[in-house]
Amino acid sequence: MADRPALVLDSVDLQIGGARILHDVSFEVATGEMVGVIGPNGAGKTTLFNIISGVMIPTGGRVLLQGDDVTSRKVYQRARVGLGRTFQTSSVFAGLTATENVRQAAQAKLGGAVSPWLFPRAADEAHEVAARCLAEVDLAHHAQTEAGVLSHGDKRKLEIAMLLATEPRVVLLDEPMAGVGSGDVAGLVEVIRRLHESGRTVLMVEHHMEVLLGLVDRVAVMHHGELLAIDTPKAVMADPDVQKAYLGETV
Ligand SMILES: Nc1ncnc2c1ncn2[C@@H]1O[C@H](COP(=O)(O)OP(=O)(O)OP(=O)(O)O)[C@@H](O)[C@H]1O
Repeated sequence: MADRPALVLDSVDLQIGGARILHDVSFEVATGEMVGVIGPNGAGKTTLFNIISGVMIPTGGRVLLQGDDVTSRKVYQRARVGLGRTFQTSSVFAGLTATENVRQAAQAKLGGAVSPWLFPRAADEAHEVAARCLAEVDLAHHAQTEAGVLSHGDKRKLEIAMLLATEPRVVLLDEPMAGVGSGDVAGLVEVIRRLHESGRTVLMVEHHMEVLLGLVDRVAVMHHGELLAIDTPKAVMADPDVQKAYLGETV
């Protein structure tokens, strides 16, 4: 169904011990939409990503992906429904080339380790996927470069290429600009913009406000574990509650 939301959070709660980490968080992300998640440190953004991706199970409420209730499903089960995620900290294998990194991800999608001797066609396919995904993030020229020597910006692009190899339809980007030098920002923004323009649904936590506000359709503002607002960048920036709770503290 074309009008089914890609992602639904329905009254999501998380309590750990006596602490209320998330409280009654509800919002929907439409198919093909790009939504940014902002909020001060400790607001609950990473926890929200952990709940959407299956790293944590909420103590209340539901998570729907492409219409399926995945609330208590495991990470790999959500990947099968089309969810992919990058992490705040780099997840590339430094000693492998860019191609080998993406091949690992592609092979995982194709069904585990692929021996080029036993399954030459699957190995070829993983290689083709790697080449296509590296091209999509403008890293074709670094195909044979060891990931460890890439700039932070290129490592982020490589992580996105690894994600693309798993063919996600809903993509979670956790602070993609973290640690990226100013010279690499524009290129990475372009890659993220293309992710969106290609029709994928994107949810992105990002502290770099200028980047985030220039990319997303809507912004969700988290504060003390609650959803304070979700609206267009312009409306959110003009919201007095948001300014008081978040922007006034940090900008
Ligand atoms: N496993 C846990 N046990 C106890 N408290 C936790 C746990 N995970 C997160 N918290 C707490 O939940 C709150 C939200 O944390 P979270 O990391 O989601 O915030 P955030 O908005 O992502 O912050 P930042 O911008 O600093 O990454 C914090 O107060 C944190 O200390």
